[in-house]
Amino acid sequence: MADSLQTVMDYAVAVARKAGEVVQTALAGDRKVMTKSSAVDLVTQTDQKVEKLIIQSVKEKFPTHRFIGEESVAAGEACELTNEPTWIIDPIDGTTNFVHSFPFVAVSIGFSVNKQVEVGVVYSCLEDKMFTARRGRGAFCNGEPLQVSEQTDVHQSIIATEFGSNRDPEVVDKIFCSMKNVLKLPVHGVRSAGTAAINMCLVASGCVEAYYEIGMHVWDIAAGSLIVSEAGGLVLDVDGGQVDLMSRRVLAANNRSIAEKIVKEIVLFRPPRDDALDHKQ
Ligand SMILES: O=P([O-])([O-])O[C@@H]1[C@H](O)[C@H](O)[C@@H](O)[C@H](O)[C@H]1O
Ligand SMILES: [Mg+2]
Ligand SMILES: [Mg+2]
Repeated sequence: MADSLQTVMDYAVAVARKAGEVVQTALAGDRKVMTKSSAVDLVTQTDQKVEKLIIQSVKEKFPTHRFIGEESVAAGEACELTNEPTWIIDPIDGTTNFVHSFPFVAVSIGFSVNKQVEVGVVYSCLEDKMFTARRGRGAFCNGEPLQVSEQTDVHQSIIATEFGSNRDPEVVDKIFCSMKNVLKLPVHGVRSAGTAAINMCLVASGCVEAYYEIGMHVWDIAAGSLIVSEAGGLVLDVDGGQVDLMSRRVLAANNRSIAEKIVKEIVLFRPPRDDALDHKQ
């Protein structure tokens, strides 16, 4: 598999770039907005078109590989991570940004074998930044090596998190409570890029010390998780334990010292797992 992983990586980069071009072109036109799990969980025809393009291209080259794609799952496909080679795809991470032309939009492609992410590609289309990682071979942005921040003092940190798309009042209260706790540590700032994948790349780039979220999905974080760990960071569950990509909980941090401080401030809850959820709503 070693050499074929490089073939997978090269192909994922080429496909992500092609997908990014479609996203950029679509930004110039009208976007028809539809909703999924809630009134603020948005999807457009471009999300669906880009996902089809990625899956069709990959199938031509790797006919036996499996897929977990955000929009295919929304259309009723199973969201099951097996030991088989699997492409985990978010065609547009930051759909709300895309709809509003808020300039952080990514194509995220992870590739897993034996349930472990081996290749991660996040293409931040509008910044034209191609983030890549292969397990054991480092993380890069446009070919330049990435390294997480060396900061160990949480009070000198910026923490990224997201509001997500669940507007259940109890969930919103928990999300705000965690944010308030983090802000009051105090930290230098709390930020939301509006895309989980780019938040993770910001950790890998050393711009923010940590990113956490409860409620995102496996396709939001599969590629980014490898990019963070290959840049020298840690990817954990929000309780500080081992991350489970299907559990919809993640904490990506530059080091353990920062991670431990953030863990203490997060109000924990468990959304339905990706592999237990009926995504077709
Ligand atoms: O729907 P989408 O734009 O692909 O992905 C969403 C973005 O990553 C957002 O930042 C995060 O807060 C949500 O949890 C994700 O679902
Ligand atoms: Mg996403
Ligand atoms: Mg998406």
